[in-house]
Amino acid sequence: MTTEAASTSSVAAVNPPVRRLADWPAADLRDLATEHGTPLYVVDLDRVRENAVRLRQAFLDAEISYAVKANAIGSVLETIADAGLGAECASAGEVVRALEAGFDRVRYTAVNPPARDLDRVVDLAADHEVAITIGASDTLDRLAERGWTGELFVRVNPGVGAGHHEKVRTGTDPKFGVPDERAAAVVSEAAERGFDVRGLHAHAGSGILNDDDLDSHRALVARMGELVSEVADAGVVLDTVNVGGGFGVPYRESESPLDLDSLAAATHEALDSVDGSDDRDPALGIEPGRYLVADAGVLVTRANTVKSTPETTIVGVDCGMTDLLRPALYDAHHAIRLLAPDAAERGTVSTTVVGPVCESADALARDRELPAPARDDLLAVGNAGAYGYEMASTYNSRPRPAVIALDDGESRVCVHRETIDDLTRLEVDR
Ligand SMILES: Cc1ncc(COP(=O)(O)O)c(C=O)c1O
Ligand SMILES: N[C@@H](CCCC[NH3+])C(=O)O
Repeated sequence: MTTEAASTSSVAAVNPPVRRLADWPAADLRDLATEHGTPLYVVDLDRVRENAVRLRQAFLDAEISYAVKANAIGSVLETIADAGLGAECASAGEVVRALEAGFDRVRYTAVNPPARDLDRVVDLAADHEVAITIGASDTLDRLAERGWTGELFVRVNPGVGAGHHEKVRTGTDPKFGVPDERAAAVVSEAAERGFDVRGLHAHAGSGILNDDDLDSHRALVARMGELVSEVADAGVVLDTVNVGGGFGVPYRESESPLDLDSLAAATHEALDSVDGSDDRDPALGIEPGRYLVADAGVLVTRANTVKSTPETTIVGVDCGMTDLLRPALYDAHHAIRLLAPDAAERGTVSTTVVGPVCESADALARDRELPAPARDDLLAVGNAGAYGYEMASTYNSRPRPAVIALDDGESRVCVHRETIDDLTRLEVDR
């Protein structure tokens, strides 16, 4: 083995491209559940760091912004800010949280931005490095009315979608971005009105993993390259093309992790294939969310009800769609593991894992082969670090779970468990 091969393989061993649910130490999760109760989110900040390093190594010269919407917990944001990444934010709230966590470069992607959000972001942009991405020329007017003509990106609707579910394929949804054929005109208009136009932006969707989605990603990047040339023909030189996020992670055992190096090479190739001249050679920007945090998180839950039916064994657990919405909203698959010490000795049964919420959609998994569960068993749900706690709600007056951070071998509470009193805190006394 050459020295280079040896060092590459040792990096892979230290920082594997995927962390499966089976790789989490069951005894540690059981201890945390005993100490802090369930349902319980656990987020491993060391794994977040590994994901950031792997991404940075593959996209060496790209501007990488973490999509805060995937997980906006302060400890997670601080970890990613410390890793040197920027932040991509979808609201004023995310911008505030990102700046508080120490990000020194923030991109605000304004999707039909409420006036309150624009006011707050424009205010913050006076003292911080905040660029604003617009998806409609109305937003230009509204920024100009607020006296802001700073760093601007124009989001294009590329007409190319990708992702794990139709509800996350934003690239073909006209809600997002300026129509492709209007993009060059909007860029020119913004430049004429004195905005500091920095680049173009597009996002195909979330959960890019299979070959079709990778093809769509390449098509989107190539289209962005063409647009850079069209804009340059109109006299506006752009310094960055942000091709969005969406890098997927394997949720099923059968799925393989993304080959980041090939993805980076294909992205650069698609961007460079259009025109290599210097004024048309913008830097690459990416804004992944899920990739950084998904496999850094698990959700631990306890079974309270086990009921045999002719079709399946129903296992009622103490977390539901209020804690992890993805299965109900997207029919998303999340690995589930029985954490009982004797799990390997139990025979398997077809199991449907359901929560306490009064909705039929409240199932974490249907007809899944699992070691026969018993009341009081603990179960772990995998890849819960992205769009898990972040999409949690208090529907059915269910307080949100606590979150434990694992950091350099230590564990600490990073979000307290919500209480029933918290749920009525904002109500006015009658
Ligand atoms: C504009 C934009 N950027 C980045 C992301 C992050 O996506 P992901 O978490 O799939 O990387 C999203 C979500 O789909 C998005 O809408
Ligand atoms: N919330 C989605 C992804 C983000 C969509 C944002 N555009 C999911 O859980 O898969």
